Amino acid sequence: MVTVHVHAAQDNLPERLGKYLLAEQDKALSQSNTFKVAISGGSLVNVLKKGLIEDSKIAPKVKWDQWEIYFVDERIVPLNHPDSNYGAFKFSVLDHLTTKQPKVFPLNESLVGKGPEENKKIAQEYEDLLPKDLDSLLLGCGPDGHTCSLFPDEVHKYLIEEKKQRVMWCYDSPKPPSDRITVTLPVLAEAKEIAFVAEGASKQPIMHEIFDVKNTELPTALINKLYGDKVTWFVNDEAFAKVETKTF
Ligand SMILES: O=C(O)[C@H](O)[C@@H](O)[C@H](O)[C@H](O)COP(=O)(O)O
Repeated sequence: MVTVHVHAAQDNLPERLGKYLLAEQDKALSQSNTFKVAISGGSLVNVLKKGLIEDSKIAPKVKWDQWEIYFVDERIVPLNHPDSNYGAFKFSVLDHLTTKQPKVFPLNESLVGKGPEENKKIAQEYEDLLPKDLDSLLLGCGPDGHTCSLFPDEVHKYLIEEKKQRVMWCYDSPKPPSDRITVTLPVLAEAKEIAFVAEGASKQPIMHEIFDVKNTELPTALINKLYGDKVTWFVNDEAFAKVETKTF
């Protein structure tokens, strides 16, 4: 059973996500010294900035020095490249932290731009450092129903069908840039909690496909079906305007 929080315009989706993350942080830190979270790129980093940096009630409660931050997917570009998810997160969140800093795990930049064998090595190295007990995954949802760099087209079926490798090279991505690494379903299966964030009118058609049609050709709908008991969606009413279903 998927949990969905629909936010009206005047609601504060970033605040709701921030409170959710504080609860996940406190749950993790009641059992260990670290809160291990893997994040997406895209608009998510702006929501994290609003919810964890700019929200004056939440910001002081974030124990950043006990966070370990990984990426569920990353573009195979230099870390200071405008397309880098690490770079976007650094600009939106890390650069605003003055005292406590989290441990952040970018890809191995020294192998970027060296060709297919090195791209596979980047993926393998990331798989080797990625914990098998992530506390939380924070995922986006593309207008085509992709998440991470798991795309719904025939060409990229090799990624969603992978059962062993936990991080793979995604080539010819339909969403530029072309070369990325991405976690696969085994990582979603291992994770304790999964949260999606989707906002805006551009997501209306795909929200209908995911929640009404339940089209499991879409990686996002498939994740709802496979792992729904640990999936929470944070959406705004603009994105959810075409969804008729009331139970998920
Ligand atoms: O590296 C990436 O491109 C992202 O990880 C990607 O999976 C993103 O989460 C979705 O494309 C949604 O992006 P928006 O929220 O910006 O629409």
